[in-house]
Amino acid sequence: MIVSKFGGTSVGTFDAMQRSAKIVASDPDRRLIVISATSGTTNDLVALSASQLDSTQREELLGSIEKRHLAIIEQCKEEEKLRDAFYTEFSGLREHLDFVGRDKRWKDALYAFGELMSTRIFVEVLRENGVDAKWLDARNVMKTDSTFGNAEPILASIKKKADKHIQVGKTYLTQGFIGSDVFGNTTTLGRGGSDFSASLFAETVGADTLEIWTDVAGVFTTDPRIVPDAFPINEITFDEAAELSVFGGKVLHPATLKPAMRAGVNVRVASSSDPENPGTYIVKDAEKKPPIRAISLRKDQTLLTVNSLEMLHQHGFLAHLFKVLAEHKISVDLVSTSEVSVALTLDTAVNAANKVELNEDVLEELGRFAEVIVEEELALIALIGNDLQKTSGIGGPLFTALEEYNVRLICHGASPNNLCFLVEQKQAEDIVRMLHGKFITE
Ligand SMILES: Nc1ncnc2c1ncn2[C@@H]1O[C@H](COP(=O)(O)OP(=O)(O)O)[C@@H](O)[C@H]1O
Ligand SMILES: N[C@@H](CC(=O)OP(=O)(O)O)C(=O)O
Repeated sequence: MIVSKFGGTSVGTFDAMQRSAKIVASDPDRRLIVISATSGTTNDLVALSASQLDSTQREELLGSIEKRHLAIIEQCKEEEKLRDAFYTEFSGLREHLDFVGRDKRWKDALYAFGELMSTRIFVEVLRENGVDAKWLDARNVMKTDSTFGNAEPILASIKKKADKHIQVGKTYLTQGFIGSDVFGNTTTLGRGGSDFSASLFAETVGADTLEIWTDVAGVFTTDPRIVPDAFPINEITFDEAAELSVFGGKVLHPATLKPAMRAGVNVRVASSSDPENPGTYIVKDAEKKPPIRAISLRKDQTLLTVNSLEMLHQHGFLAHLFKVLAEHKISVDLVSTSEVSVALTLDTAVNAANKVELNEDVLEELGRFAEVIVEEELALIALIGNDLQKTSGIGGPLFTALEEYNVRLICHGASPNNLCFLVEQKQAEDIVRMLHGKFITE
C-alpha cells in the first residue's frame, strides 16, 4: 500500500489537480491520498484570522479564496455538483468568521477550511480520472492533544480510529494538516503539517511507501529557489533528511520522518509535474554518505542572550532558565554558553512549523534574574551530511569562506549530521550560494 501526499501546488489549479489525479490513477496501490489546501489558501485563512481586519479586507480575502476554487470547479465535468459541495464549506467558512471568539481554537477551525474545500473538489477530479475514492474527514482519525496551532498526535487513538474508518482494499482521500482533540475541536499540526499527517497515516495503516508529491523533483542540495545550481539528491538517509527539514528545508515538515522511520516506511519525494523522474528516496542507510550533502537555511530567527553574574560558578542557573522557557512552551534550537551568559536561538519565523512567540511575560520573568538581549533579523544556516563531528578538514575551509561575514553563533559536535551557524539575515542567501559553490558544486 502506498500513501500519497500532494502539497498545495500539486492541487493549486485544475491542471495541477489533473496531473496529480493521473498519478493516483496510474497505480492501484495508491490507496490513501492526503492533500493540502490549494496553494495560497492557508495563507489567506491566516490573514483572515487577524483581529484588525476591516470588512473590505475580509471580503477581498474571501474573494481570493472563492476565485481560486471556482477557477478549478469551472473546468470540471461535474461543475454543478462541485459548486454545491464547495459552497457548503465556503458558507461554513463565512459563518465561522462571524463567531465572536478569536482564540486559538477558533483559528484552527478556520484554517481547516482550506483542506476541507480542496478535498471536496479533488475527490471529484479523482472520479473523473477513474479513481473511486471515499472522502474521509481526517478529524475522525487524526486524534491530537489540544495544543491548537501545533497539536501533538495521539498515536494510540489514531490507530484505533483508523481501524474503524479505514478499510483494507478501499481507496480514500483525506485532508492533511488537520485533526481533532478528545472534545471534537478541530486542531492543526503546524504550518506545512500535511507531510506529517501523511507520514502518520502511513505508519498507522502499515503502508510500504509514503510518497510526497511536490513542486520540485525531490530533496535538493539546497533550496533551488535560492541557488539555481542546486540539484536533486537521489538517495539520502532518514537522519540527514530529518536534519535538513528541521533546519529549514521546507520541502518536508520537520516532524515528517519520525513516524515513517518508526514504522520502516520507505519515503519518496517527487514532482507531480514530472512524475517519471524518480526524485529522492529517503532510506535508512544510503550507499553514499558524503560529509556535506546539502545546505539548509532558516530565516527570521531570534537570538536571545541571557547575562547574569549569578551564573559564575553557580549550579542550577541553566536549569532555572530552561524551566522558565519550558513553562512558556518556548522551544530552543541552538545553545552556546560562556562564563556568565547563555545565547539561544529561537525559530520565530511566521510560517514556522513550530513557531515560537517571545512574549512580554517571558521576557519579564527572565528579566527578574538576568539581563536579556533580544536580536532579530538573523538566519540559521546548516551544513547537512554525515559524521560531520568526526570529519577533519571542514572547519578550516568553512571559516575561511566565511571570513568576510559576521558569524553570530556556531553549533558543531552535537549531531553527526549537521554543523550550523547564525548569520545576519541580509547576507544569508549570498552565504548559501557561496557555500553551495564551494562545498557542493565543486
Ligand atoms: N533542500 C530543498 N529541496 C527541495 N526543495 C526545497 C529545499 N529547501 C527548500 N525547498 C523549497 O520547498 C518547496 C516545496 O515545499 P512546499 O512549498 O511546502 O511544497 P508543497 O506545497 O508541495 O508542500 C520548494 O518549492 C522549494 O523552494
Ligand atoms: N495547508 C497547510 C498544510 C500544508 O502542509 O501545506 P503544503 O503541503 O502546501 O505545504 C499549510 O499551508 O500550512
